[in-house]
Amino acid sequence: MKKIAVITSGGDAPGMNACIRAIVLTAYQHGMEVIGFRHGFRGIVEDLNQPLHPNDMRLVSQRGGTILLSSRYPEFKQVSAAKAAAQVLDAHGIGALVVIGGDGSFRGAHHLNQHWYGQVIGVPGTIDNDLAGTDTTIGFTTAVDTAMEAIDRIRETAEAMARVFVIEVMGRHAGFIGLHAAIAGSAEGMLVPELEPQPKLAEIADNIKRARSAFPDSSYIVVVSENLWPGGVSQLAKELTQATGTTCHAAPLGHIQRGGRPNAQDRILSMQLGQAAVHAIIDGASGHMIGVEQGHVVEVPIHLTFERDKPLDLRLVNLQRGLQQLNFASKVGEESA
Ligand SMILES: Nc1ncnc2c1ncn2[C@@H]1O[C@H](COP(=O)(O)OP(=O)(O)O)[C@@H](O)[C@H]1O
Ligand SMILES: O=P(O)(O)OC[C@H]1O[C@](O)(COP(=O)(O)O)[C@@H](O)[C@@H]1O
Repeated sequence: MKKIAVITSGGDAPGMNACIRAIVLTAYQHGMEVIGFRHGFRGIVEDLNQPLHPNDMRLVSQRGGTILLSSRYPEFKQVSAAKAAAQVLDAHGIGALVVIGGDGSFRGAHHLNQHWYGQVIGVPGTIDNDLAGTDTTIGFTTAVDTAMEAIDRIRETAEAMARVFVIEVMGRHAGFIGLHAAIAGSAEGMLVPELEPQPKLAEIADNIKRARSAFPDSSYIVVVSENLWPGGVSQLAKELTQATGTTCHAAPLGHIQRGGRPNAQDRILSMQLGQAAVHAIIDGASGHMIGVEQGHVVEVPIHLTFERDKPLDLRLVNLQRGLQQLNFASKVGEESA
C-alpha cells in the first residue's frame, strides 16, 4: 500500500483544510495512507508527522487557517535541507508528497523533486492568486470577499462623514486582490503594481480634489496594493492630505484578509484540486501543479508556475478604469465629454 504525505506551506489560505480533507478521503478510497507534516517543509525536516485519517476530516472544511499549521522556513533552500527531508520521507515509506502553498512553496517542491525519488505534486494555495497556470488559487476569492466586506464597512462611515480613505490590501507584489476588491467595493481609485504607467501623487490628488469640489458630501475610496507606495498607505494618506488640503485616512486591512471561513467557491475549488492531486499521483505524475483553467482541472509543470508572470485580466482592469472615470464624470456632469 502506498503512503502519501501532505504539507501546507507559506502563508495559510482559507480552503487549505478542505483540500486536506479531499486528499485524505480520496487517498483512503484508493487504499492509501496519508501522513501530514506540521509547519510545512520544516515539519518534514524535523519529522513533525501526524497521521491523517478520514475520521479526523469531519468538521475541518469549514475552518480557516490550516490544521496542519504552516511556516516560513528559508533554510529549505539549502541542498542539505532537501536531502534531510528526503531521508525523513523515505524513512516513513512515503511515495508521494502533496505541497499546498504559493510560489515559494512550489520552488521548495521543485527543489525537493531534484533530491528525492518520490512524486511531488503542488496544489495552489495562496490568497494572492499570483501563480501562473491556474485561473485561481485556494483562498483568493475568500480574501477578496473579506476585503470587499471591510471596504463596504469603511464606505458606510466614510459616506456618513464625507471622508477620503486609502485602503491597503494584501497581495505581496501582485494586484489580484487589489483589482478585484476595487471593483467589488466600487472604489473611486485603484493603485496596483501592474498598472502602466503608475498614477503619480499629483494625478491621484487632482482626482480627489475634483471629486470633492463637485460633491463635497460624498466619500472617496482608493484601494492600494501593499508594498507599492513607499512608506505604505499611512505615508500616502499624509502626502494626499498635504496635496489636497483634505484629511485623507489610511486603513491597512492586514491579516484579517487571510483568516476566516472559506467561502463556497474556495471550498469547492479546494476539494476539486485535492481529489485531482491524488488522482495525479495514482497516474504517476510528479513535478506538476494541479490547477484550474476555465473550469477544467489542468496539470502544469511546477517550475512554469513561478518562472512565468501571471498578468491581471486586462478586461477587469479596463472595467475598473472605465467605471472610475464614469463615476467621476457623473459627479462633475461630464457624461457627454
Ligand atoms: N527557492 C526556494 N528553494 C527551496 N525552498 C523554498 C524556496 N522558496 C521558498 N521555499 C520554501 O517554501 C516556503 C514557503 O514559501 P513562501 O514564499 O514563504 O510562501 P508561499 O509558498 O506562500 O509563497 C518557504 O518558507 C521555504 O521553506
Ligand atoms: O504573514 P506574513 O508572513 O507577514 O506575510 C504576509 C504576506 O503573506 C500573504 O498574505 C500571502 O502570501 P504567500 O501566500 O505568498 O505566503 C501576502 O499577501 C502578504 O504579503
